[in-house]
Amino acid sequence: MKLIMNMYQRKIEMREQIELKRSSLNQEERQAREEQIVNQLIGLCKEHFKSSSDGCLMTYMPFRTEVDIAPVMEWCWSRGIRVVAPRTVKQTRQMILHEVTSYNDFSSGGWGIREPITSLPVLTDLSTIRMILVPGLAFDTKMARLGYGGGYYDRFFKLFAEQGIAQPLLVAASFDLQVVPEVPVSWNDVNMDILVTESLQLKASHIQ
Ligand SMILES: Nc1nc2c(c(=O)[nH]1)N(C=O)[C@@H](CNc1ccc(C(=O)N[C@@H](CCC(=O)O)C(=O)O)cc1)CN2
Ligand SMILES: Nc1ncnc2c1ncn2[C@@H]1O[C@H](COP(=O)(O)OP(=O)(O)OP(=O)(O)O)[C@@H](O)[C@H]1O
Repeated sequence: MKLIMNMYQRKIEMREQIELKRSSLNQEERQAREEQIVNQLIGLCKEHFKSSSDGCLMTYMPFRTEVDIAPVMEWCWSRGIRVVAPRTVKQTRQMILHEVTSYNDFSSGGWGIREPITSLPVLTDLSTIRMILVPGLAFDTKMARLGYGGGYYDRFFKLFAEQGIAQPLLVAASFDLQVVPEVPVSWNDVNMDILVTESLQLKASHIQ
């Protein structure tokens, strides 16, 4: 009998496979790869944050075995580039952005993800975001992304069009082993503009 999995099941299965693969990297392998990825991300920041009027970087604190991209936020802080990070609201599946200026601005929230503390200033004007570092489990060369299944980021990306604002540059960082032939995509999934791994930097065709 031919088994045809639906989209939902295919996403769950791929999440499990990739999470398992990603956690098989040893410390040494991880560090070398992370350094290559972080260097490329800093290169992109240099390109896109040339002056203080270039807006802010939206990023996140890594959890589980995600690529550790936190050094990018440290680099931004050292250059006076503003950084915002999301706090998730489970009831509405929204993300609230807070400006963060040091690691002390984070505390462990749901799923153990370090999120900004609630007393920090909230960013409401989304037009000031120049670039978003987007977390993800799996990616393909068409720039499709598979997340953890909360739909937080896909919902968040929709806000730009709703508010008549141009979407910032969406940049994802992942290990090579997270790049798959084809990510199962549904109507709500938003593609990335740039995908950075330890061995490649892919740009969507609309990016020069
Ligand atoms: N570092 C980081 N921060 C992030 C994300 C991310 O992918 N990485 N998210 C990206 O969106 C949001 C958090 N999304 C998450 C969604 C689900 C699970 C999770 O553990 N889910 C369970 C299954 C739960 C269920 O079925 O209801 C699991 O995987 O075991 C974790 C995070 C916001 N912050
Ligand atoms: N823009 C949206 N409006 C309403 N529901 C949405 C939207 N985007 C995603 N969803 C819903 O959220 C759920 C999770 O979506 P999906 O599996 O694509 O998440 P994901 O991309 O893996 O997660 P995330 O974006 O949090 O990393 C699905 O039920 C989906 O229908």
